[in-house]
Amino acid sequence: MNVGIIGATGYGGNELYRLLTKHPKVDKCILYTSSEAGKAYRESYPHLTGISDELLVSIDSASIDKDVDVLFMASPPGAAAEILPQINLEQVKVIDLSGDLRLKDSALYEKWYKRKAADQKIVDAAVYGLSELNKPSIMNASILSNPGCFPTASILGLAPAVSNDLINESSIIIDAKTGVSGAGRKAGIGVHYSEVNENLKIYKVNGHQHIPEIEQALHLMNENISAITFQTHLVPMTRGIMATIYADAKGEMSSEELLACYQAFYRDSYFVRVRPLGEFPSTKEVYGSNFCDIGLSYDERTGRVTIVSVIDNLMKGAAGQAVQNFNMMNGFEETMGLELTPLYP
Ligand SMILES: NC(=O)C1=CN([C@@H]2O[C@H](COP(=O)(O)OP(=O)(O)OC[C@H]3O[C@@H](n4cnc5c(N)ncnc54)[C@H](OP(=O)(O)O)[C@@H]3O)[C@@H](O)[C@H]2O)C=CC1
Ligand SMILES: CC(=O)N[C@@H](CCC(=O)OP(=O)(O)O)C(=O)O
Repeated sequence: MNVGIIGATGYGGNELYRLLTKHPKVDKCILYTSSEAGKAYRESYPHLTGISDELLVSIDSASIDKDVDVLFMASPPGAAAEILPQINLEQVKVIDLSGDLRLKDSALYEKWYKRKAADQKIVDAAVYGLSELNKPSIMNASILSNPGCFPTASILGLAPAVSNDLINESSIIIDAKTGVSGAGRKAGIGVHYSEVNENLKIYKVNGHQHIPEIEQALHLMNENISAITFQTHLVPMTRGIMATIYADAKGEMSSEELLACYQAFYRDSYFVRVRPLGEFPSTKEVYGSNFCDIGLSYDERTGRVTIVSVIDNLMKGAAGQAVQNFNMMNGFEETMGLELTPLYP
């Protein structure tokens, strides 16, 4: 199978390259660029010396239609909206890692992303690819919208409690932290080493573009959910997301019952590891892997639950989940090419 990567020179694209060039079902990776055609990919990433001999090629819909079976788009918001109408979507399957196809309501996209939404027909056709929650639709998808990094950690952390009606819908608070690679390779001011090192910073307060995506997914599980509180913080580390989630329990509960609910919900999900009571995951424990690890506690004193969900933003939060979805869309083992032990320490 031949795959194409748009945005291969970015962090998400480079992580796709790492996974897809070792994937047993991938014969060829074609690396597309909007700005550096003809350049050796290795020049962008010297760690690929002796590994990569590919040249970057310009984005050309005729060559994509002819040469590519599955197109991964690791490009900024707006690119999928512009490029996809030129592709023969009957022939080429697409996995978009940007936010362009995630929100079904285009007015919401335009409000939160502050740009024009993609063609509604393409948005409607796109399947939201939270792998563990949407398996049957993903298996039949030909256009897949890969979830955002924060939504992946947050929704996986909340899904069992929300779908089993264990928490008060209006009490949900998601306090999230991310490593700097989440901002992409071309990010400049704001993620400069001297501003991030030895610093902890809240950003996009009450205005993060992932808020409507999380609300859309949770609302489908429980229609009483309409608005959540979600805040993001930048942490001086390269990879990793931790979403610490607080909510009021509905009625009687114990930590043991909460744990049993999560264990049952994720019983068949290889990539979600629910930790024993008293153990909370840290971001390093999933570094470089496709795992989402979850720790739980119910506080009898306050009547609140605390849920901690961690992922590697470039893996389960982007390229890893995209490959998991690629596997499901093509009838391969879900874990193929993703059985990576976290890099530790
Ligand atoms: N970093 C992360 O943790 C996550 C990122 N995402 C999403 O994935 C996408 C990629 O993110 P990331 O890799 O971090 O970003 P980067 O900034 O690292 O890379 C984006 C790449 O997109 C290419 N690009 C720029 N403009 C265009 C265009 N108009 N058309 C096509 N390609 C273009 C560039 O390559 P070139 O100039 O060679 O074309 C660039 O290298 C984004 O939409 C991001 O929001 C989602 C989840 C997590
Ligand atoms: C550290 C940092 O800046 N992270 C980015 C991650 C968002 C992202 O990846 O964008 P989409 O999922 O919307 O495409 C942010 O918080 O906006």
